[in-house]
Amino acid sequence: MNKLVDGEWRTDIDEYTNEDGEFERGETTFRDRVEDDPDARFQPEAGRYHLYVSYACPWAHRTLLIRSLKGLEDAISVDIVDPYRDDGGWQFTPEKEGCTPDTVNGSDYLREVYQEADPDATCRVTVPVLWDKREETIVNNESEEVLRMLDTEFDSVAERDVDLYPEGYREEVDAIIDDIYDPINNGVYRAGFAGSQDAYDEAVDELFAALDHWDEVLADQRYLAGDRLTEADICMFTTLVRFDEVYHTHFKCNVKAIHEYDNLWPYLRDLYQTPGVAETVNMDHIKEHYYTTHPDVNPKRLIARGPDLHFDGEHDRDELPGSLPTELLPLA
Ligand SMILES: N[C@@H](CCC(=O)N[C@@H](CS)C(=O)NCC(=O)O)C(=O)O
Repeated sequence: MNKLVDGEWRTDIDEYTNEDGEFERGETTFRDRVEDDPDARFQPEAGRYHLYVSYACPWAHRTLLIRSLKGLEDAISVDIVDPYRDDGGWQFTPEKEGCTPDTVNGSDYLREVYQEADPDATCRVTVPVLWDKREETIVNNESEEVLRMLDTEFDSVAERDVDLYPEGYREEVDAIIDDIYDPINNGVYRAGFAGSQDAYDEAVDELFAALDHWDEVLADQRYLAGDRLTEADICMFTTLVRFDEVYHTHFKCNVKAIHEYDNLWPYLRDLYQTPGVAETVNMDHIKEHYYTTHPDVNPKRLIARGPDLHFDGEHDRDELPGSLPTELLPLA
């Protein structure tokens, strides 16, 4: 494992887990906010902000999704790191398919971007990163907060009038995002990186109890918060879309596959087929990243072949109460 310590890149940090073998995710460090307010330090403006992401990462994927759904592609630029992460951390390898150079700071490794923002930083170097080209600093690197900012603060520069945090649903959306984080979004990591049987068992039990619960909820409603597509669905989607190809095998989350669930599987296909979503999913990057980047989990770095999923297969979810924001409905 590696991280920045007082601005220096260290590769001798080896704990993923605590003394009980439980995976512990560190706190995120850059927590400023873009606000649609004339007095705010960071205001929404087209061309001012930049995202650094990995297609592989479910947290970064949230920010790519909201950028795509709201039509923020022209307003917020993006660079894509190499899915393979070695001791140098996330790297820019523009020669590789689907990857870009660092078009803003010209760096070879993402850690240089963090060092530019804070020469004394002590933190993990993670994606996503929301970068401010004007102040040349990181605004925020916590996906849930970047997702919220892009959703609620950038309407003045967004091409589509899409609101995934609608009035009347907000409490529910916040509660669901919170509810699914520990057992599902982070739960797959808790299972995969567990350092003891007990820690693994607990993570897997909680994960599948939560999946079973949401499968039931989705029998009668199209989306997690009811009849509206919301940020909660974005947060669920980025875990579900990786599940059968990666978490099921690589992280040993194999009690059941998503494609065996009566409602989660059609729900996943429904979300995948929402205009703007499929183009944010790069399964080659996803598979390469996980299977090759965690030698503790998969020492030979072989990439598992299956399963052959059809995210574009038919589903009947549009018969349930609820529909997409009108701006996202395919033209008849
Ligand atoms: N809480 C953060 C987590 C981000 C995160 O852990 N990203 C992973 C990729 S999936 C990462 O960059 N890991 C690199 C590391 O931990 O060194 C968020 O939601 O944005």
